[in-house]
Amino acid sequence: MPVKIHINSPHVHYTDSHIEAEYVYQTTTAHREGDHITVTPHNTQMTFMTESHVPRLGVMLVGWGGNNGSTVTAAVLANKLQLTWRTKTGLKKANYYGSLLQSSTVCLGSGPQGEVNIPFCDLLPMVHPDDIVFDGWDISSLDLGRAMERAEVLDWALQEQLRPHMSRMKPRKSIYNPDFIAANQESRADNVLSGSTAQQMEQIRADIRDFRSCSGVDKVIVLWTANTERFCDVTPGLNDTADNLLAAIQAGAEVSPSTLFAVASILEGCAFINGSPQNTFVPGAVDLAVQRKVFIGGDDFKSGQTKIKSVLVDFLVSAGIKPTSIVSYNHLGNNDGKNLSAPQQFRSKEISKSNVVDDVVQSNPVLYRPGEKPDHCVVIKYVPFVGDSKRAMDEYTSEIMMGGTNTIALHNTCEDSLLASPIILDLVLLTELCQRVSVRVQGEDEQPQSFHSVLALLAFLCKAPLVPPGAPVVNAFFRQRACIENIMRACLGLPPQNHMLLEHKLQKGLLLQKKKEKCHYVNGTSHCVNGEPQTNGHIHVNGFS
Ligand SMILES: NC(=O)c1ccc[n+]([C@@H]2O[C@H](COP(=O)([O-])OP(=O)(O)OC[C@H]3O[C@@H](n4cnc5c(N)ncnc54)[C@H](O)[C@@H]3O)[C@@H](O)[C@H]2O)c1
Ligand SMILES: O=P([O-])([O-])O[C@@H]1[C@@H](O)[C@H](O)[C@@H](O)[C@H](O)[C@@H]1O
Repeated sequence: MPVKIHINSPHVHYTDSHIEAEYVYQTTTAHREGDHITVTPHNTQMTFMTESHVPRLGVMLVGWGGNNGSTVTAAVLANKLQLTWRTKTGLKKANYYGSLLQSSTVCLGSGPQGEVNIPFCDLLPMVHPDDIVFDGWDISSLDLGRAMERAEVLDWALQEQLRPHMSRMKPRKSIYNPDFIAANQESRADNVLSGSTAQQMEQIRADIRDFRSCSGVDKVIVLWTANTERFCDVTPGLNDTADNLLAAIQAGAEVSPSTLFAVASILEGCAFINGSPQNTFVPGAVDLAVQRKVFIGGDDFKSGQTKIKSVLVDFLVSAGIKPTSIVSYNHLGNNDGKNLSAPQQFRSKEISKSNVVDDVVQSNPVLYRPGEKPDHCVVIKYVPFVGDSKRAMDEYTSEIMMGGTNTIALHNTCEDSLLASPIILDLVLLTELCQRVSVRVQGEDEQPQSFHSVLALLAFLCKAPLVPPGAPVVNAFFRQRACIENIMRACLGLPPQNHMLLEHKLQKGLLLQKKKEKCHYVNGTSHCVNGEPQTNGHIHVNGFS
């Protein structure tokens, strides 16, 4: 049951349609000249406006019949139906563990009962995953019941309960180009579109419109969880601008299926998220998204070995310890592993798994000379027997004080799809929330603006975060998480979580609550007069000086 939050601030107002929060964005700029650094604090007055109405959300998965696609669909259904099932270790209950929004918390502050922590998803009005309507495409014609069985991820006792529902779900025919995924995938391709590239892309657009009208959803988000493609060349005149990319598609030039899906989604006004490592977002696709003011995000779900790496290397370097060698090996036996056994597809994944330490390493010139990096090796092997249960083994070797060496060895076994499925949900739910947020910046063009089309906020969920041109790439796990938390707090006019706890660190203590006005609400508008808030259900904002 969602909690009801009561927040005291005269700077947040409820209209019939929005939460409007006045916010002071405090940051600094720093300028170095030799050994001299000038730091300038900046305070920017903003107003965050968040639509309160939560839409009915449709999610169309490319690769719907795959391990991730079938598993995330099954997981949502199992939660919606509140299913339980017996296993050899006892009764299991559907849940959303592994989801930042559903299963992790944020601290709203401390009070007489100590810290008050709430689920991330209760901070702002958000779509509940149980209510997502799924559809999608696959080059394999298997219905979702059979696909769930083929994936070998979920317990049989659960699959038996889900099969009557899942078997009614059938992936739409998809765009298949054998030149972009491993040749070993050809045997699956019995559900493919024909016609020219342009005709196939138009069919995808028609599918999106068909789903939107038949399902009655208010909005659609498209997410790629199909196989990893090889990287494609970025060619001036072909895919470097929106116009050139659209022309190339009409001319039948070679455009990857994932880029065709991205273009189709953007042209239909639907956000597109890339859960795989290939460079789907060629400059022309980014250009088109910006022109059409449509969100795009990715790349490559950050679900397991790389997620741990983005924590561990951040911990080591932040503690002044110097990682000098990182070896990440894993083997797995699912179809993703089979596709990645081909060199070009592996290369896409190797790149996304290798760049995740760059920001942390570059942030510490005490440990690393300019351009210096740890040795970093990524190995992925396909071993059919283990199926979706990926075995990851990592070794982190670091220099410590006085010529010492520290070696950390990790072994991590997990069903890869049960790590990726909650990531898929967080990606689409955060994207949907961002579609309802606009910001008015005081002193500039006061027209409300949305986030940039390249939704960098999703970085926490991706191995190779896509960012707007010129923006820094942040991979460090807790910085990425704090970014999401603090932007959601800003939507409520709350300051960033700073962990200073000065109220407990000063000699004479710190009385936080000097004076409290009481306010009440009539039709969602705050009037700062005496009286308790007279409304229900939402996050309340009350007068406080
Ligand atoms: N933990 C994880 O599982 C994880 C983490 C990060 C990234 N990924 C990426 O997610 C993707 C899916 O992983 P998976 O384990 O579900 O793989 P999978 O092979 O089980 O599923 C991929 C599905 O995509 C289908 N497909 C391939 N080309 C297609 C096309 N052009 N159109 C429509 N469908 C197509 C395949 O038939 C298959 O059903 C992979 O690219 C993988 O690298 C997975
Ligand atoms: O998220 P992570 O565990 O670092 O990376 C994983 C790889 O280790 C795995 O081999 C691959 O099949 C998955 O798609 C995923 O990319």
